[in-house]
Amino acid sequence: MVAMLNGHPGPSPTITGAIKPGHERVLTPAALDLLQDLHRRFDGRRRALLDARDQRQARFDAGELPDFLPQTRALREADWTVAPIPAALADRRTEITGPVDRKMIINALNSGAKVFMADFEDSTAPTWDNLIEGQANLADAVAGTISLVTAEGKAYALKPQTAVLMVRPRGWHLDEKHVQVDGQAMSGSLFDFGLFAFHNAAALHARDRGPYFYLPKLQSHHEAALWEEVLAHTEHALGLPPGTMKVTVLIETLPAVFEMDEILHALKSRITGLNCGRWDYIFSYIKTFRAHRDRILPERGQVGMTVPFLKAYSELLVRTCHRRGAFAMGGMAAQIPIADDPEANEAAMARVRADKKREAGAGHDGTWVAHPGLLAVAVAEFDAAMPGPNQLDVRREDVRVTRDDLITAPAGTITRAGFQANVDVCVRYLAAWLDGLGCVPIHHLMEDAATAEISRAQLWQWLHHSGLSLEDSTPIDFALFQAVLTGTEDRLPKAGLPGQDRVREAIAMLDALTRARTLADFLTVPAYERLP
Ligand SMILES: CC(=O)SCCNC(=O)CCNC(=O)[C@H](O)C(C)(C)COP(=O)(O)OP(=O)(O)OC[C@H]1O[C@@H](n2cnc3c(N)ncnc32)[C@H](O)[C@@H]1OP(=O)(O)O
Ligand SMILES: O=CC(=O)O
Ligand SMILES: [Mg+2]
Repeated sequence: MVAMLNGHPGPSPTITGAIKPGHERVLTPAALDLLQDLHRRFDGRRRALLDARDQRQARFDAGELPDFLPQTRALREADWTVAPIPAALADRRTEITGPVDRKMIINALNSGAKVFMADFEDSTAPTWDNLIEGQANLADAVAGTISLVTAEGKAYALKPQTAVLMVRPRGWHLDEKHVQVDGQAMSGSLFDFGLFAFHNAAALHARDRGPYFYLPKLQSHHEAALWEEVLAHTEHALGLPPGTMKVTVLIETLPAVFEMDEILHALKSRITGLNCGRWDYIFSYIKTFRAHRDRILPERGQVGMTVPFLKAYSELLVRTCHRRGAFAMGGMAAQIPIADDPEANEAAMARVRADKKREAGAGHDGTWVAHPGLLAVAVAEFDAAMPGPNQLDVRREDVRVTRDDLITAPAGTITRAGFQANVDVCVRYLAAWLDGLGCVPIHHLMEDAATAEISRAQLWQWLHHSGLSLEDSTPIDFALFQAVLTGTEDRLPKAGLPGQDRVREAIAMLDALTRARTLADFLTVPAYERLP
């Protein structure tokens, strides 16, 4: 069904997604007015910033290395702080994240975590239904009325005490093809942000909470400045006092780590912290250096947060944030509970424990968990290291990080198992994503659009630099790739996989993405063309 929602002055956005019962309460004429306004004001700038990303990447491909910006040195050296952090966000020691389906939202809000980040980005496949139902679910959550009875008869409702809600809209690179303004697809970021703000700002503000957002995948402070304009304009349009909407920015691209002060400054009236989005960060490192033979990373399993370039990133983030009065949030350990194997489960929990201990000891003010079963481990480590609500007073002035510390590749190897795991993860994740699931367990790890991108980008990079070989001396070439890819279907379970029917399509997509002469910026962009 194709629907046009009208009833307000001027031509409306064109909606090409099916309008199912319940969708009208999200896509109201006034909400569409706001979306149209946001698109007309800000989409040109968004597209120009995306072009600027391409131009910068072309310079990296030609041999330039990312570095701190000479033109903003004075800003980095000056003393200034961000606006005070609101009481509702004073203690963020544990933040649970997850996609925006109804059960997940209720479970996350009830989990005992201080914050729930409802995610339209890495863990959501942006089907039209996922997005619109996600917005309806979040509006019910804000209203306190969200509930669910499953087909099996299990009932879910909110507890009296719930986590503080934050929302992560999609990144600047993604379009929302089902909504067109003036014949152009609108930005996924503006769509997710605009709808959530429109429906929930007043209710949240009445409770002394603004709409709070996590902003993903920024590559420069100019992109932060665009968000600032969007937020300030939307506050004005919705009648909110300036600074009501708070944000935390993920530092999850290599170029952004060189602009952390600048990003904090661009949003300084509303930013409450930066977060170490380690998975996209590793992906971005590979992408930034896709043409640099001397910066090829070892296989994914060897690139943990204790390797020097990632340690430098997280410690510089703590130092930078605390100097400015902003929180330095830790990131996501990928392990999840393993229900049917106690020994493997204990090993997974030990890895999460070590990761959280490292973060708390480094001065982070809180951390992320992907699953409620990991909360106790994270809380224990942060409680032990952080008796107060945060560690803003841990200034980490001992941290000295240079450009080279941030860009030097660690030593390591590529094993046959690591090569094959990358292929399997890509195929299984893509199949699930095409089927509408943006986060799935694979090999007992959480896989989402950030983790799967590491696997995809590694395969491309290893295959497009000649002369690399596996640890057992097998040359890494397209013959090896073909053999491993061809064997994928035989290796995968024959039933019960999320997206089982899309496995062949996923294999074909991975084949094309890996053989392409240029590393595609994001696998979700071509994959989105295949979503209904
Ligand atoms: C790199 C990044 O961007 S990280 C941020 C993005 N990624 C995420 O947010 C990860 C979110 N996590 C998830 O989606 C899930 O935990 C998965 C897919 C990894 C595993 O999910 P499942 O296999 O369903 O886990 P499992 O069966 O153990 O779930 C047990 C219960 O915990 C709940 N649960 C699992 N993860 C979450 C979560 N993140 N939030 C709330 N509840 C959760 C399930 O809903 C289930 O509830 P039920 O007992 O009422 O049915
Ligand atoms: O969004 C988080 C990440 O690690 O990527
Ligand atoms: Mg990410």
